Amino acid sequence: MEASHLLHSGYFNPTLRSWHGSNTLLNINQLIYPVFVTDLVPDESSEEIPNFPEQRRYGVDALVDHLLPLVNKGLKTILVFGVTTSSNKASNGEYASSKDSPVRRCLPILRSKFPSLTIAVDLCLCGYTSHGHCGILKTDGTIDNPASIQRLAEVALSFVQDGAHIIAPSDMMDGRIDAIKKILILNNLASSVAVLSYSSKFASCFYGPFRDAAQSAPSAGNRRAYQLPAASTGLAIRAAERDVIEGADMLMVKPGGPFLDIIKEVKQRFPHHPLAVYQVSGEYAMLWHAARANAFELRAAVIESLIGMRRAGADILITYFTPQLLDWLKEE
Ligand SMILES: NCC[C@H](CC(=O)O)[C@@H](CN)CCC(=O)O
Ligand SMILES: [Zn+2]
Repeated sequence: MEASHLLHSGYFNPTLRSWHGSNTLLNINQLIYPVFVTDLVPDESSEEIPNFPEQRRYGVDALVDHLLPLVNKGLKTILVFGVTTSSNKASNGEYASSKDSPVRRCLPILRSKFPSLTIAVDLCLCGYTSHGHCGILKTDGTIDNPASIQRLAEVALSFVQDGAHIIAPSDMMDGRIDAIKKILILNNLASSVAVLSYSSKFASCFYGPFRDAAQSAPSAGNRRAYQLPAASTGLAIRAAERDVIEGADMLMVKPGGPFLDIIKEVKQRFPHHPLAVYQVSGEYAMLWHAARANAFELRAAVIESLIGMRRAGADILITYFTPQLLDWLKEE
């Protein structure tokens, strides 16, 4: 046999094997843990979410209790989603910036309780609009883009004033990064808060459990006019480029597993921007239920899935498995 046919010599023991994947290592500092804060339950309570196994909606105080042991285990970053009662929802999503909203109430408390925790806040209107779309609508039911990005910028400012370290706009409106950066500059806050844009976010079937959690499914129509077509690489790249030009500090591809090629392409084109990848609720539920059905061992499947995203180019991993990974990665 020729030496050129010999590969086993390069990976016959664990140390040699570890040298073949150093750029895909997982560590807890890369993890962002999505959490739901709500006024649907009393502050000290929490509730299960149908179709979203082991995930809960937390009252403000219950969220603090839930996070404390995780922060003690090394949790570094959370991504906060607000869930409010339908009576607070209106066509322009006014309640999103209300000081009584669960997100605005929890931010100063989280900052005070967990000084080491980096707090990202999802920015969108769908959790606060009566129609459930991510932006404000014109009378004909289409997106009013200028009104939407102005509203989003105002909401972003309120979150920053309450203590958010990172604003993560998931709305997919055109020009919202520029609008957010401009209002932060105007208020002399731009240098102390990052904008993590959901830049390449696709219209995906994998958001179902989240929409149950956030009670944010559109009451009519769908989000295909502003979330990217799953088949389009070009729009994914152009959306990332648009957000880089507008000043995004970090980029994102979402969902993760079904879009590894997009992750690779975005990272290759924009190597100097940290790239987050969101392992979304449907990916989470798929792995969870398959493991429950004994298709595979959950820990192995989750780690292999996330290593795939890292191999494709992810620097940051947004995953609902974060609490388990805080233990699993210690044992690796
Ligand atoms: N702002 C839209 C929410 C959005 C997807 C959707 O419901 O269209 C995601 C949250 N940023 C869903 C995330 C998930 O499914 O885990
Ligand atoms: Zn939305």
